[in-house]
Formats: sequence, structure tokens, C-alpha cells
Amino acid sequence: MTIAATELSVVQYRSFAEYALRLDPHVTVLVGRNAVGKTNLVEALQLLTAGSSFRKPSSSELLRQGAPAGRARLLLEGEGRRLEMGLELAEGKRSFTRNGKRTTASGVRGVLPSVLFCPDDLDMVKRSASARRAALDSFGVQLNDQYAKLLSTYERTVEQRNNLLRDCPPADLLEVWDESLAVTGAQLLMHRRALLARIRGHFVEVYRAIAPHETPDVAYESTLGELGDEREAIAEQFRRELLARRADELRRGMTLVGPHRDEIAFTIDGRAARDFGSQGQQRSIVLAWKIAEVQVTRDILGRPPLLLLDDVMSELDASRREAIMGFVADDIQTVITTTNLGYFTDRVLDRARVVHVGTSN
Ligand SMILES: Nc1ncnc2c1ncn2[C@@H]1O[C@H](COP(=O)(O)OP(=O)(O)OP(=O)(O)O)[C@@H](O)[C@H]1O
Repeated sequence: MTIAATELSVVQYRSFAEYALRLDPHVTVLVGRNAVGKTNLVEALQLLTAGSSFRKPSSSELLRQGAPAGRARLLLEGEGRRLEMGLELAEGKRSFTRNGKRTTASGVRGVLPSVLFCPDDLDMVKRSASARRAALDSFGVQLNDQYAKLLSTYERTVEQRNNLLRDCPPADLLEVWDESLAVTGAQLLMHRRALLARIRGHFVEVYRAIAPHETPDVAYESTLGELGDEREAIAEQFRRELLARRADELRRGMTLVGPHRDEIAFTIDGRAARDFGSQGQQRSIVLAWKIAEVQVTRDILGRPPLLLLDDVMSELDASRREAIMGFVADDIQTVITTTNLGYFTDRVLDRARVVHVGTSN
């Protein structure tokens, strides 16, 4: 059996004093009224598979109010392996564990990546470019440790270079930072473009299955202009752009070009979805993107990720609900939260493990 999440347990975590949840290898539906803690459980699943969560919680937010210490643990089983990923919360700090040994976020992610789809994602198309970059990066980080390292080095370099720009630095010092920005940035761009190219094929196919008469696309638009194919050529382009903007950057005290300012642009029939897409089209884009993430995980790792659908059923119309449930095939382990089982067909409910959160499970 492919690796799957089998049991989540939490102690003094968020709204729970203690809670344990057995997960179905296929579909688990967490049903319960508002504020009963369903998203808290999804957040724990995401933290223990991706090493980070969409809510970007601090340790004190994760710890149950008033408790001195807490934890969350997730058992992963399959392919002859049994791994326990853990999150310990105490004294304002959090730390990850893997089979009881202390590790970092990178130690828990990657074994079973997760794809989360939640209401916050639904306006990804019309939000600022940083939301779309974050969508691509948070996915890439789970699939490739090198991507994670490059991203964090690049972000640190931008921050430090920005501090320097505000200090009227000597030209030779700035050149050192430009060089490291150009080299790391070019590597990051190679990773981003390769990942987006993988996503794009699936994205277009899934979107067209939802809306056969529309032609969607997604493209990477770099602030460096049209990018070359070679890493060194991109680094050279980056150096040139930095030089050209130096006066402007010194005046404004910030790095104005590079992957941290790039755009991931969606189009439908050649028109920018951000400006011209209807709300329904924008939602189809996000749905297709999420399903594409599942497919790309399968392409790269040879097995699907854990799919987390948090409260999206109520946000989607019947045809999009059908599209997503039709896609949740037998081999995709899925956890879905809802306040209302009426959104699911009998066919889905007959095969799912339904857990009533807020009552005994
Ligand atoms: N650190 C914490 N300590 C105690 N309670 C907390 C903590 N963090 C969050 N909560 C509580 O958890 C509840 C929210 O849980 P959650 O967002 O998981 O609900 P939900 O079941 O997903 O609801 P909805 O259906 O409305 O999305 C709130 O009542 C909030 O006060």
C-alpha cells in the first residue's frame, strides 16, 4: 500500500484538550458545526506533512489557551514504513519531531506532501502577485528540498540587500550582494519555471474538463523580462537589470526586480483572468490549479499527495463540486471538512469515513 496518513492525535492543541482521529485511506469527511475545530485539525495535518501551514501560526496560537505544553502527532504508514511526525509546543516555541527525534520542518515534509484547498485560495487569481508566487513556492518547497533552500536563501538575500540599499552602501559592497542575488535568483527562477511548466499541462487539461469551451493558460512573467533558457544567461540578465536600476533602487531603498516581484499570470481566451475573468472562471482556475498540484505530485513522486479540502464545498457550485469529487479517485487520500453532509452524493458518503467533530469519534 502506498504511504498514507493513518492517525492524527493532538493534545492541548488549538481548541482541543485531547483528540484522536483515524483517517481513511481514501476519503475522510470531518463534519461539524462552525468553530468546532475542523480547520484546526486540517492545519495540524498540513503542518505535519508540509512542515508549514496556510495560517502561518505562531507557537502560542497553536497551543491551547492556558496550557503549558501541547503536541500534535501524525502516523504515516505504507510501503513497508511507519513514521511518526510530531509537533511539540512549549514555552512559546515549537519543534518538529520524526520518530521521536527532533528535526526541522524539512524533516517532516516530503514523505507525504499535502495539497490544501481552502476558501482563502478561491480569490488567489485576483489577489496580489505574492499570493500566486506563494502558491507555486509552497508547493515547490514540498517537492524539492533544493527549492526550499534556494527560496529561503533568496528571500534572506533580498531582505539584507534592502537593508543595505537604505544605508547608502559603497558600490563594491553592493556588487557583492548583486552577485549573490543574481546567482541564487537565477537558480530559483529555473526551479519555478520548471515547476510551472509541469503544472501548466495538467492545469489546462483540468480546466478544459470543467469548461470545455474556454482556453485557459498560465505563464511566468518575470520582472527581468523574457528569460533565457540557461541559468548563467538568466543570472547575467539579472546582473544587467540590477545595474540599470541601481540609482532607482538606492533612492527607494529596495530591490525592484527579481523573482520576489514576478507574476504568475492566468489567462482565459488570451485575456487576463485577474481583470476580465468572472468569479466562476477565477474559481475554476484555482480548482484546476489544485488538481494539477495533485497530478504533478504523482508525476514526480510516483504517488499522490494527501488532499485537504477545507470547507470549500459550500463555496463551490454543484458542477464544480462534482468536478472535484469526480477527481477524488480511489488512490488519492482525501480529508474534507464540511458543516453539511448534503453537499456529498451517497456514492461518496458510502465509501467515506464520516467523523462528527464535536461529538465522540
Ligand atoms: N490556541 C487556541 N486555544 C483555544 N481555542 C482556540 C485556539 N485557537 C483556535 N481556537 C478556537 O478554535 C475555534 C476555531 O476552530 P476552527 O477554525 O477549526 O473551526 P471550524 O470547525 O473549521 O469552523 P468553520 O466551520 O466555521 O470553518 C474557535 O472557536 C477558536 O476560538
